[in-house]
Amino acid sequence: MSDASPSMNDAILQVEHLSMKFGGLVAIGDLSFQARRGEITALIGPNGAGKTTVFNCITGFYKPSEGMITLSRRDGSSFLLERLPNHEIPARAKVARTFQNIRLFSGMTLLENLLVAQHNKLMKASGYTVLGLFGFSGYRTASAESIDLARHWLEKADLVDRADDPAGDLPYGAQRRLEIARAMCTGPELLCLDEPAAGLNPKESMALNALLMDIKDNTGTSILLIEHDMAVVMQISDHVVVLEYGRKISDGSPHAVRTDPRVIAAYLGVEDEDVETVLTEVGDEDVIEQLDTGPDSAHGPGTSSSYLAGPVTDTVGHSEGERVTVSKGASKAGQVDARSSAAAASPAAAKQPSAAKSSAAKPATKAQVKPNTPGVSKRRGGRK
Ligand SMILES: Nc1ncnc2c1ncn2[C@@H]1O[C@H](COP(=O)(O)OP(=O)(O)OP(=O)(O)O)[C@@H](O)[C@H]1O
Repeated sequence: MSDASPSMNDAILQVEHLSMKFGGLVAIGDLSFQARRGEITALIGPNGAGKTTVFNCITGFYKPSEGMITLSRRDGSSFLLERLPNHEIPARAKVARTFQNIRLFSGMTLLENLLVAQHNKLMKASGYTVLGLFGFSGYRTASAESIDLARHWLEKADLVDRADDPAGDLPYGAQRRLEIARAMCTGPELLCLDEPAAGLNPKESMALNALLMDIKDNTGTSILLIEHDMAVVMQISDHVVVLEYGRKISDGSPHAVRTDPRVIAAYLGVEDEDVETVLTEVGDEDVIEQLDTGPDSAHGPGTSSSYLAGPVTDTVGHSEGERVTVSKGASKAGQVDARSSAAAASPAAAKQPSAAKSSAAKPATKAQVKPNTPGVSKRRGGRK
């Protein structure tokens, strides 16, 4: 526990050297990043990059194999989340989350869903006895406060007109907002949202963005967001962390990340021979436009399954001789890094035809790189 009272823009969440292994599979490898208080931090990356695993470590569903996750609250207290029992993470560390698949009580009304979320507070007010049933005044006050809070968040989510309808009757986008309203009823300091825009139409996405910006601007709750919808990520995030195969490949402002060649290569899932083309085209509006419209079908968002995309035919080395099996083509970001290092080490070599450079820079298991072809016409969805 620390005593110093944190101010806005201090780190609310500090992830340090986090690793999560499932048998021989390294889902997260030595990951470090921060989420600042009062900001929206997005965690992005292709399917299987490890985003949900990071959430599961933060929210106590998984205990990490290695590393530290520190949550610093506004009152100055701080918690090592990997050591806290699961049920204490929402109550003591004030971390709430939503899931990729909606988890509402569909037969209950909207209001009831938001009251159930405040169950702990009501139980405490009843002294964990039947006093609540007999109109104990402390319980009555807590009950009235819970209803007020529920109404407040139904209004914020633009759902108050449907307070008495079963949650299952709501359109999909409204159910997503109800989940967020329910999480907010627990008074979180960190709200973790797993793909809140998945399956939403553009109008629903706009309503979601408005709700998240309202939370950020008016509650002081910090948001950690997993999202494949680049329009949402780029519009509302203050800070973006990009994962590929469990490793961080970029970390910075939305602008910095969207023009990072490693991100473009990894996220667009470009072909081997096009990695170099992407490198030369950073800042090209066509490339950025592709990033905005989302990853290619081989990399998501689609089903948001937690499985690797594509055939398992290649490997990437991790620390201490461990290996994670990944789809052929492996780390595109790694290829970009290797290419940049090779060019830095030997500027003359960098001027050679691309096939010669590629064979030095890329892992032996990669497909042979074809001679450099001007333009990007071979890239999937490339410039016309
Ligand atoms: N409980 C588990 N047991 C074994 N492997 C797992 C488990 N959970 C996740 N994985 C593996 O860890 C890797 C990362 O999965 P994760 O779901 O975190 O990725 P993701 O980036 O959230 O993907 P998506 O965008 O598809 O949701 C994948 O290879 C996945 O199959």
